[in-house]
Amino acid sequence: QWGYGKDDGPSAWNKNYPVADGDRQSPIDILPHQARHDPNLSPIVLNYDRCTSINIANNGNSVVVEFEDSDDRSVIQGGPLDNPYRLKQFHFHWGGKGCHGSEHTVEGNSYASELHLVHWNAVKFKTFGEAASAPDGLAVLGIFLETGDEHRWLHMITDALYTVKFKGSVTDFKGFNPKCLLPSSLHYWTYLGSLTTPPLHESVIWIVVKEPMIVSEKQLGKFRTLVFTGEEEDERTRMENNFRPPQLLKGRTVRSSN
Ligand SMILES: O=C(Nc1cc(S(=O)(=O)[N+](=O)[O-])cc([N+](=O)[O-])c1O)Nc1c(F)c(F)c(F)c(F)c1F
Ligand SMILES: [Zn+2]
Repeated sequence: QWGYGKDDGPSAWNKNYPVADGDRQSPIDILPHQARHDPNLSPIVLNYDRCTSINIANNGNSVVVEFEDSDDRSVIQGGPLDNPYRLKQFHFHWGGKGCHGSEHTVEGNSYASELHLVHWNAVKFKTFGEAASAPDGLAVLGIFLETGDEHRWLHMITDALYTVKFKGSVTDFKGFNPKCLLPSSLHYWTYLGSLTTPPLHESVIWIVVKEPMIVSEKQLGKFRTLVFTGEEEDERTRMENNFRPPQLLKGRTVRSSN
């Protein structure tokens, strides 16, 4: 199986997932001055008010919060999207102590971490799996995390992390609305890309928010108390640096909302 280590990490993924060398891979390095400002790009609209979080889990790659997605109760729409896309889950990517762990970078600069809210096009596709392998099947909202003051709501996630320390652990996590994590401005860059973990499907319309959310070093440190390994395994590999480095743009255009 794949991972983030020396032998099973991003540089080895193309062995089992040849699309890793494809023409619309993610993440990318974003160059704001080369992004095309598109006045036709409308604002992103998030209708998460009736969202239903189900659980929080350690899937061996990240910590994931899953949502009930059997109807359109929590959707993202507007911006580059032709349809509403249903929220399925969110997860994070982060670095090690003192080194950064975002996936997208901006002019070569990486942030401490990156939050991904994964949505799927339930208008065109019957299941998430079907959407996840279609060119316009997924929409992932990416939010950078920068260290500074404590984030007033992130403790709701970090306080639960001890319950999902090991790969394969899942605990109830109801009533959490991720809207509380978003920065004040939702100005964004958008481009066509892929999942950033295997199977690396080229099915993602990326919407990367320009303004980072600010979290404390202490809050971020709690993510590093998770481990990649299962409770029964003897070695405990700290879960950190679970990010893929930027991939070639291969002629793609990045558009910018105002
Ligand atoms: O559901 C998925 N979620 C997901 C995406 C990313 S992502 O970084 O690639 N992303 O898109 O944000 C990272 C993590 N994570 O836990 O780190 C995830 O759990 N991935 C996924 C999958 F696992 C499959 F087996 C599959 F067939 C498929 F179509 C998928 F789309
Ligand atoms: Zn991700």
